[in-house]
Amino acid sequence: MTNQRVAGRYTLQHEIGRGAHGAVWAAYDEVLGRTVALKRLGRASGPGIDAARAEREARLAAQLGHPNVVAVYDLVTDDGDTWLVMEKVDGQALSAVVRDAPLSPDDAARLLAPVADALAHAHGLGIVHRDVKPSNILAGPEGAKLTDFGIARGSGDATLTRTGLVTGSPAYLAPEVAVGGQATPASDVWSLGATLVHLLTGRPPYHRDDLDNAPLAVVYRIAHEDPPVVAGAGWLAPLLATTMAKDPQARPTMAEVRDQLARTAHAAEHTMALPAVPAIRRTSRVAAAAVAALVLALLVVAVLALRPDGDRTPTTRDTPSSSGGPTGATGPTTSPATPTAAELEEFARTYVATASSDPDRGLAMLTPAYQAKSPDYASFWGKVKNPEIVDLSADPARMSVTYRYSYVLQGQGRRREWVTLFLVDQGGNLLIDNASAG
Ligand SMILES: Nc1ncnc2c1ncn2[C@@H]1O[C@H](COP(=O)(O)OP(=O)(O)OP(=O)(O)O)[C@@H](O)[C@H]1O
Repeated sequence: MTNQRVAGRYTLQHEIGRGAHGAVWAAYDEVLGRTVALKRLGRASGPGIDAARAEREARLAAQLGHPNVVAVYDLVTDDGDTWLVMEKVDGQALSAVVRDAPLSPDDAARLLAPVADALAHAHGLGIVHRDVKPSNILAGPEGAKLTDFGIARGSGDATLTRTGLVTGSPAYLAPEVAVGGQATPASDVWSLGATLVHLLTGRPPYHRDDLDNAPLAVVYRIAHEDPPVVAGAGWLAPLLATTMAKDPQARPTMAEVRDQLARTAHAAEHTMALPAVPAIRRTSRVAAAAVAALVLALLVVAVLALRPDGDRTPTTRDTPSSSGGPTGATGPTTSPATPTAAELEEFARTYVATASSDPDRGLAMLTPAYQAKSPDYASFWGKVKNPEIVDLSADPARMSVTYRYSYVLQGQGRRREWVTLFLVDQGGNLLIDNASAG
């Protein structure tokens, strides 16, 4: 098809990539004398797209005018086909960037912070993206750019159709959208969290090597399972937990996500990627607890960043005192009420992610007495890779949380195990006082 001229103006040069809707082409704009990207959306009057809707949405995307959104220049028809004309980004989609090696939390945060800014800007204008995923984020020389702003809502969309069939890749869909609900700014927040999971692990969330990964199976997992716990999330773990909260109301806004990503990325630059302390502080509401943990983590990062010696040793702020009594915990006085099941489950998820990514910090989530009884802690957790919690339930009356998880023990292959953690509340922090495994 090379050298074909579209709409009498855009000369197709070569295929750049291919998606569910067909190829995206590099083309030369003969009028303005510049290279552009052309995406064929389908027949203007056929079943592929709703032309009026494509036009309306292209107009919205064109209005965004954000440096981290792929600019839309034009929407043209040629011989019955509708083509989207856009800025050509010299770089790969993030799905290709992480194909060989996942990104570190610092790099992922640095890449996604401007994307979150673009989405916050769009949400401010009442525009929901609806298909945030790594293949729709292009990593160019000017940073990451978001594309496909609700334009190609045709057969390639990951949605539940009226017949109950799922089309496209549903891995990044928020649970409420996966089961047929409306996309909202909160569902974009989930999808950005799911994108973060992909960047940190190198594969889509809910993908399982040992299970069926057909779209309907993935939709089932999104709707019925807890979000994945990412072993290598480091200081991004609390942000992941809140962006992928099942309850859309419990998720942060996109502007808050942007601020957290930007601040953590900034702080990380100044502290040589100091991981945040995963202190689980209790307040009366689940969302508040998650946000409090994140704010505390950021405060600790900021405080340590200001210390002239950059000391990384945990202080009494983040480590239980050796006296075993209430610690010199920071922050507001917390509720003495029993934690909710959701809080206990959240604790277990954060604990597994933390212990496997940073055993020293995992150990700090044990009471001093239990730490003393766990001499092999660091050597065990140092060998645990890719833990995945598959079952999780809490018993607030017993202050216990039980989970079944599978993990790879270095040199010994994948294992599955049931674990029950028995927790105590020390000065508003939940700590593990005992555990049983089987
Ligand atoms: N504006 C652009 N500049 C440069 N490359 C682009 C541009 N838009 C798309 N591409 C490339 O073309 C590939 C295909 O893009 P396309 O949007 O058609 O599909 P997709 O996002 O991978 O999947 P889907 O069709 O499900 O949205 C992308 O992965 C990317 O590499």
